[in-house]
Amino acid sequence: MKLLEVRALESAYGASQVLFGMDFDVEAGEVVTLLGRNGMGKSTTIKTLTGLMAPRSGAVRLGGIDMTGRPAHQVARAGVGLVPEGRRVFPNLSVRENLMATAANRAGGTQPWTLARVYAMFPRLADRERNLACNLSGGEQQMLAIGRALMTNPRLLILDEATEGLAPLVRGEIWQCLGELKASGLALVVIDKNIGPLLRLADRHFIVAKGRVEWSGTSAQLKAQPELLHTYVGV
Ligand SMILES: Nc1ncnc2c1ncn2[C@@H]1O[C@H](COP(=O)(O)OP(=O)(O)OP(=O)(O)O)[C@@H](O)[C@H]1O
Repeated sequence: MKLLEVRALESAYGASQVLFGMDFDVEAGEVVTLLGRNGMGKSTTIKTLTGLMAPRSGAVRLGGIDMTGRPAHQVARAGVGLVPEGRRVFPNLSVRENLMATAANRAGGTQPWTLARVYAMFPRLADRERNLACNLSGGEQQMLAIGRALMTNPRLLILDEATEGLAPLVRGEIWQCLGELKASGLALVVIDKNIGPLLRLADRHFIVAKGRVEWSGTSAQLKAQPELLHTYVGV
């Protein structure tokens, strides 16, 4: 059974339709990417499947259970963690308070995320535990956004532009963390502009153009067809 299935999803902002039949899926423990130029509908896909936006039609299933159109808190409780574009940490809460705000021990989790586990993954957050989130660097805020999503004990973690605007060294730390999460068996959906790390990390890729998937395949298949990246991603 697939962990996530997105089928024929259509979404619109008022009269302006953006998704025209998005189809993709994620297996348990798998890392997939959504690739594509700006404005093609990647973030809208994420907003729709996480319940931040209502779909016009189509279906979203998590572990075989229909989640189509469910509100965000229900999707989160069902095991989807989101690291949204722009981080969106709570600026006036401390690092610790941000992490505790989303802590939810889902029943059945074998190794639940705890403050100690998040701090082991991001030692800088431990050092800054009592600092307000608004006083953290961009990289630290990103780590906090990831830690906050992990505290919900997700089965699937979605990261929308998690390395955007970060210095190369910090970006490297984020990629390393995503590699560790994959090794731990967590499934990931990653949207990012850095193709090299995505090709190394991900199992499969979905190229999105004008609100639908134009191509899907493995990293090896994508590497063998550089013209796809040139045409659809602009690299
Ligand atoms: N809140 C909104 N209201 C109206 N239109 C929107 C809104 N958000 C996005 N759009 C439009 O929807 C289309 C798809 O945007 P979306 O953010 O999903 O693209 P994307 O592939 O994630 O690209 P980006 O990397 O730029 O975020 C774009 O044409 C965008 O202008």
